[in-house]
This record gives sequence, structure tokens and C-alpha cells, in this order.
Amino acid sequence: MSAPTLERPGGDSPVDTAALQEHFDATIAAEHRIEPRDWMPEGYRKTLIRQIAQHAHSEIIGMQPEGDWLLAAPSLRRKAILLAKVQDEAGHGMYLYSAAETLGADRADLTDKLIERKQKYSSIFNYPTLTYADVGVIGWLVDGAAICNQVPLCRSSYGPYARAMIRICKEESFHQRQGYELLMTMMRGTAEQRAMVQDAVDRWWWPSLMMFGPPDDDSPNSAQSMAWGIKRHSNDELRQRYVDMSVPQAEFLGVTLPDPELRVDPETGHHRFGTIDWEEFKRVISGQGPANDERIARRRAARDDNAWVIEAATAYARKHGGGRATAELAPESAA
Ligand SMILES: CC(C)(COP(=O)(O)OP(=O)(O)OC[C@H]1O[C@@H](n2cnc3c(N)ncnc32)[C@H](O)[C@@H]1OP(=O)(O)O)[C@@H](O)C(=O)NCCC(=O)NCCSC(=O)Cc1ccccc1
Repeated sequence: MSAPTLERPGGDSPVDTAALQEHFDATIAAEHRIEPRDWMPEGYRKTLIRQIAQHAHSEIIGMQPEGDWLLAAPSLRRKAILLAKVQDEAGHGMYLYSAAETLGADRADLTDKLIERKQKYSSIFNYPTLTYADVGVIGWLVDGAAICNQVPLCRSSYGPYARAMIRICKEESFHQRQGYELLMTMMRGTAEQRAMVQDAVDRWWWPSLMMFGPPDDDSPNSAQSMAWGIKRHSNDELRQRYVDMSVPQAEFLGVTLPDPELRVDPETGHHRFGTIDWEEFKRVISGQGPANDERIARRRAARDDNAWVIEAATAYARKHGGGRATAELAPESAA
């Protein structure tokens, strides 16, 4: 629900920043939404642009690991499913860039910052996809983690971001199910197929836990983002929820999660798990993961190779009465 708008002071009237801040604080406290027209503190705007841009970049870069398998899908059915999923990811990226634009960000500028490595994207997409089982495990574990992280963001305090999340989560749910269904099929197959699934789980489990971000005592942005209602839960809370959710799914599937310390804590009922390799996480987010260079190089090539489409569309729009030509007219090709 949106709060009643406090008119921005117009003309020469002095800006009463204290009153604007008070109204903003009251809106957040009442769990109402902040909308693009509303006054907001500069830190709130910057934090949102940072998080939404990283999220958008993750969706766009996230097309690559699975996109690699589009031409090698084992059947027409699998290919159609994968194609739909990768296209959804492009759509999520576009949707999120639009949300960032409502805060005054420029889409082309955000893309440039990604390519110049001035903005991050999720660590998870810097790992290679070695077999088709990886497609299933990305759906199950990576989309599963994305859902766990993003469902609470449907209640984020910034209206356009929260609304984008509702649609995105519905599609992520399909992504997760198609992955789990693919893995169930493989687990009913040959011993070699089962071994492929287990190998993929072994490689993706720990990186998927890293998707939730650093531990709470080493998460510089969490406290302020939670106070502003941008984030609704801490990184560790969501990671715990994810582990608790995934363990029974792994058992049903018949795979072993690669953590000898994983066990239920009888007092809390939650699963305790082993120590995450935070050094690996830091290496990956600083650009030294297994596939960082490849991911950025492909994104750079897609931007440069498609520049003519944007130029042509902009020229056409100008000629035909000022319609707006934007980057979504150019395919954000993963290839
Ligand atoms: C939880 C967190 C990711 C991080 O919390 P914050 O409060 O923002 O930060 P915090 O202080 O805890 O961290 C300190 C620094 O570390 C950075 N960092 C942390 N974690 C990571 C990481 N894992 N990877 C890289 N960097 C990370 C963080 O940005 C910050 O850096 P900065 O200060 O900017 O230099 C939050 O931004 C969020 O919920 N985002 C929205 C969800 C979202 O973006 N989802 C993306 C996946 S979408 C998907 O998977 C769909 C899909 C599926 C399959 C195929 C294709 C697509």
C-alpha cells in the first residue's frame, strides 16, 4: 500500500528536509511503500540502485551458464524448457533495470559499470556448467536460493522493486520445479546419470550457500538495509532457511549434500552445517572465480555487437516523433 504523498516543495519555497525525512521515516515505520515520486534520503536511493543493479546484472550474466547448454539439450522438450527459462532471466534483468531507472539510474551506464567491474553480480554465476545435470542443479539449488532470498523482497519498502519481485518469484518457481523434475528424471535413469547429478550437487552446494552473502557479522550493508525495509531478513537467517528447506529435498531426490557436518540440532530443529569457505567467496566476488573473465568478456561482446541495434532504433524513434528507444530494443544476447 502506498502512503499519501507529501508534495515536493515547488518554486522558490525553501525545502524542509527535516519534514521530508520525518515523512519518509513514518512511511517506512508504517510499512507503506516508497514510490518514485516520493522524497527519499540519498543513501536509500544509492543502496537501492546498488542492490537492484547487482540483481539485474545477476539475471543477465546468469543467462550464460545455462545458455551454454541450449544447443546441446538432450531432447526438444528439454530445449524448449531451457529456452523459456533463459528468456525469463533476460526479462527479469530488463524488469529490474527499469526499476533502477525509476531511481534516476541510466541503464546503459549500469551496463558499462558491470563491464568495467565497478558493480557486482552474484558470485554463483562465476562457476562453469560441466554437464547437463548442472542445468537441473542450477534450477533446484540456485533458483531455490533465489526464491528464498527474493520472496521476502516482495515486501521490500520500495514499490517498483517489490512489485517486480512478485512476478519474478512466480517465474523462479517454475525454474526451480523444472530443475528438480530434470534431476528426478536423471535419478531414475542409469548409474552414470545418477553419478552426474551427485557430481553437480557436490560442485554447486557450497557456492549456492554463498549466494546469501557474507555472514551477518561481516555484512556491512545489512543493518541499514533492514532498517530501511529494503531487506527483510539477514543473510544468515535466509541461508538457514534455505538449508532447512533443501535437506529434505536432497533426501527425496536421493543425493548426498557434500557436508559431513550437516545434522539437525535437536534443540532448535534447524540444520547445523559446516563452515563456508569465505576466502573462496571473496576471491570470486573480487573477480578471480573460475569463470569471471569469460562472463564479462561475453557481456562486453554482446554490448558492443548490439550497439548498432540501439543506434538504429534511436534514430528511427527520433524520426517518427520522439518515441523512446531504449536498450530493451536490442537483444541482450547471452551469446
Ligand atoms: C543478500 C544480498 C545478495 C547481499 O546483501 P547486501 O546487503 O547487498 O550486501 P552485504 O553487506 O551482505 O555484502 C557485502 C558486499 O558483498 C556483496 N555480495 C554479497 N553477496 C554476494 C554474492 N553472493 N555475490 C556477489 N556479491 C555479493 C554485496 O553486494 C556487497 O558488495 P558492495 O557493498 O555492493 O560492494 C542482497 O544484495 C540481495 O538480497 N540482493 C537481491 C537478490 C540478488 O541480487 N540475487 C542475485 C541472484 S538472482 C538469481 O539467482 C536468479 C537466477 C537463477 C538462475 C539463473 C539465472 C538467474
